[in-house]
Order: sequence, then structure tokens, then C-alpha cells
Amino acid sequence: MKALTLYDITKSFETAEGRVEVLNAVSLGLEAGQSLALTGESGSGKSTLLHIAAGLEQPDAGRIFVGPEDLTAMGDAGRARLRRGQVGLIFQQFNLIPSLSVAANLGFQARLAGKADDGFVTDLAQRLGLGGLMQRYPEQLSGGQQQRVAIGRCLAARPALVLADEPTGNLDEATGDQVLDLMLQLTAEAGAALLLVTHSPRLAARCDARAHLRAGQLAEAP
Ligand SMILES: Nc1ncnc2c1ncn2[C@@H]1O[C@H](COP(=O)(O)OP(=O)(O)OP(=O)(O)O)[C@@H](O)[C@H]1O
Repeated sequence: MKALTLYDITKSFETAEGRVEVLNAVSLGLEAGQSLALTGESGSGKSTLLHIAAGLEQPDAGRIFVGPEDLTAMGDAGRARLRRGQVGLIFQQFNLIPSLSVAANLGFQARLAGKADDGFVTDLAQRLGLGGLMQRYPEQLSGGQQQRVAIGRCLAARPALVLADEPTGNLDEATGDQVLDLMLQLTAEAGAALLLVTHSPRLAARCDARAHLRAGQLAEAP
């Protein structure tokens, strides 16, 4: 089953210097349980593609399916509902809620998605090495610990599709590798598809498949 299908996505931006063509008829399919690394030079459109897949940004043309659901046929409310229920987002900035404990941050998204399950969150926290940190607040955690909370918060809501934009970009290499391994392991176990934007060929090599954005189109990774 396809978790994400993009058909002929085209996107340009109006800027002070004129029109910037970013994506030119990009198509991509991601199976449930599969991980795909998206690489490309800075400015090649990786984040734009990920935002379009999440329904956070609208393409100029093309269609987006998350599972069987057509994002392009939905309004803002429908896209927000689908994102809450099916899509997990992880960014380079951890975006934790500073006033909530680790435990409350971990359960936050699942509650929004109507899938609160304390047992599952506790188990996930153990797997992520956060079991002893549940009562702490984000500012009392290291970068790697904060990113593990962000990953746990995303996975606790059991998304079918995880979209991650440079999730280990703020971490040192060893911590980054560790965090990515956990992400790959946990998403594969959950049967979730993972689209990982990364600059690192080394991290990309750990995914099931790779795609490279160049001049607005997808190519084989170099
Ligand atoms: N809201 C916007 N308005 C105008 N131009 C934009 C906007 N968002 C992105 N762009 C431009 O679109 C292009 C692609 O940006 P994007 O952030 O998708 O690239 P990226 O591959 O993710 O880059 P990086 O690896 O540096 O994060 C860039 O030229 C950027 O300047």
C-alpha cells in the first residue's frame, strides 16, 4: 500500500528577484513501511517538497495522496485533520512545548489525534532511552534527548507517514546516527513510511531508497 504518492508536483515562488521555479513535475511514491532519503543541494527544494507532502504548502500543479486520501481535493480544515491523524512531522528544531514535561510532550500529539495510550507512550519512552526523564522539562535536556522526545511525540500518535526535515541536523554525528537508527527502527516496526530530508549521503545510505533533487526534478542519488 502506498503511504504517499506525489504526481507531477510543480511549484514556483515569486521573489523580489523574479520567479523561482523550484519543483518541475516531480513524482514520487512511498510504500508503507519504507524509508526514502531525499537529498539535494541547498535551495534545491527539499523542504518545499516535504511541506507540500504535509499539506502545509500548496503546489501550483500536481496531486498529493496520503494513503488513499487526495490532499489536493481538500480544504485547509481537511488537510489539518489528515495531518493530525496520519502525518508525523519532525524538524531540525525540536519544537517541544517548553511548559510541558517530557511525559506531557510525548503524549501531546497522540491526544490531539484522539489516540492517547499511556502504556504505548511509556513503552516508546523506554525504547527512546527517556524512561528516567519523564518529569523533566525540555530546557533540562540535551539536544539529542530533545530530539528523541520530538520523535517519540510524533510516533506516539501512530502516523502512517513520517516526514522528517534534517531531524539530526542539530546533533553531533554519533548522536545523530543513534537518533536516526531509532527512527528507522521504530517507523519500520510501526509500518509507517518515512521521508527523510538530509544533506548527509551517510545518513541517506541507511534508508531503503534514495532520491536526489536537482534542477527541479528527481534523479538517482549521486
Ligand atoms: N516562501 C518562499 N518564498 C520565496 N522563495 C522561497 C520560499 N520558500 C522557499 N523559497 C525558495 O525556494 C527554493 C527551495 O527552497 P527549499 O527551502 O525548499 O530548499 P532546500 O533544498 O530545503 O534547502 P536547504 O537544504 O538549504 O534547507 C530556494 O531557492 C528558496 O529560496
